[in-house]
Amino acid sequence: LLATGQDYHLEPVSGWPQSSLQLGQVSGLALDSDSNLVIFHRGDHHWGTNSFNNQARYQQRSLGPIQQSTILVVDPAKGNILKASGRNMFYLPHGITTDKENNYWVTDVALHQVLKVSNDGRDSTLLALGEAFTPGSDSRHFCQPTDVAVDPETGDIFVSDGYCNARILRFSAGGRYLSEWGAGSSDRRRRVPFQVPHSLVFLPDRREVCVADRENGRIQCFIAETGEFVKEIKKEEFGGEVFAITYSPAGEGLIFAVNGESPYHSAPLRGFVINYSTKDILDTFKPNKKEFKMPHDIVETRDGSVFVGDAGSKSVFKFTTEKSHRSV
Ligand SMILES: O=C(N[C@@H](O)C(=O)O)c1ccccc1
Repeated sequence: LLATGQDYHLEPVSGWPQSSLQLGQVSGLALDSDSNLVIFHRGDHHWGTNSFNNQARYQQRSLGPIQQSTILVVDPAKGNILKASGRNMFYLPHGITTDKENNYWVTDVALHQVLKVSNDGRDSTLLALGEAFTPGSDSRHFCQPTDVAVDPETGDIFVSDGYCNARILRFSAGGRYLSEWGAGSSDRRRRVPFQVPHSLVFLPDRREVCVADRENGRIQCFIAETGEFVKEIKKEEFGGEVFAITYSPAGEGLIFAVNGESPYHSAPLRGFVINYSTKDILDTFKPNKKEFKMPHDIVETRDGSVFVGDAGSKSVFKFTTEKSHRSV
């Protein structure tokens, strides 16, 4: 019998980018419709222990918005900057994604907002959800929202909200509130709420939304239409924290994830390639010269390259695949 278990092997690419991108804390990565890499970073702003008071209100408004270009479009092959925008708009960038028209959808944890921004370099805010600098948990306020995912068919957007909320919200492309849901569980009695829904991804072939439930060290997936719980992926190898995920429909579906430092488990920081259907870990990866410090977002390009943005080392790491087919 020829069972080809598709082995995955990601190798770090040294010498990428070819020249320094002068990045601040890298919080988000996305791909645009030309499969260029989009980097969302914090310039000279930092999220530190005194950035917020205990009502989750941002304490450094006096700094003004970041003056550097916070949104960089970069050539995935060499890493040179193709476009730079997002100046004087953001305070603490977090998540970023693009829609079919190549608009940027971003979250800013200091603004507690989700913003749709034009990609024409004019940085027009096409839509703003949430009230600037005002945390809350109704349908018009977020609390440190972390990420956005877009359903390419309907244009619906999904928001992971957030550090100080524990929910996913669904809006129409025009920003009308549609629904929200919390963590799921296969055992209804023991529903453990999300603890920092930190990253989310839309699965176009399955029409599901998967969430990195960071402090619970698990990934949960839901039917996008209804919020109905589908499955959970939780691995000892994560070591207690999952920071970010992305998805490829290739094969039976692949989830790419990065883990985080957990005070309770000492697990090495690395990336994971997981078979969505079987939940098997197919591969793990990490840089070879520098170490991950706080891997914060992850994307995969059409040619199979994987990029990891690191908020701790203020850098982006590139990995490439050598797919090998093993016959048994
Ligand atoms: O998680 C944190 N930050 C990262 O996720 C990030 O920088 O987005 C953080 C939490 C509390 C205080 C300071 C930083």
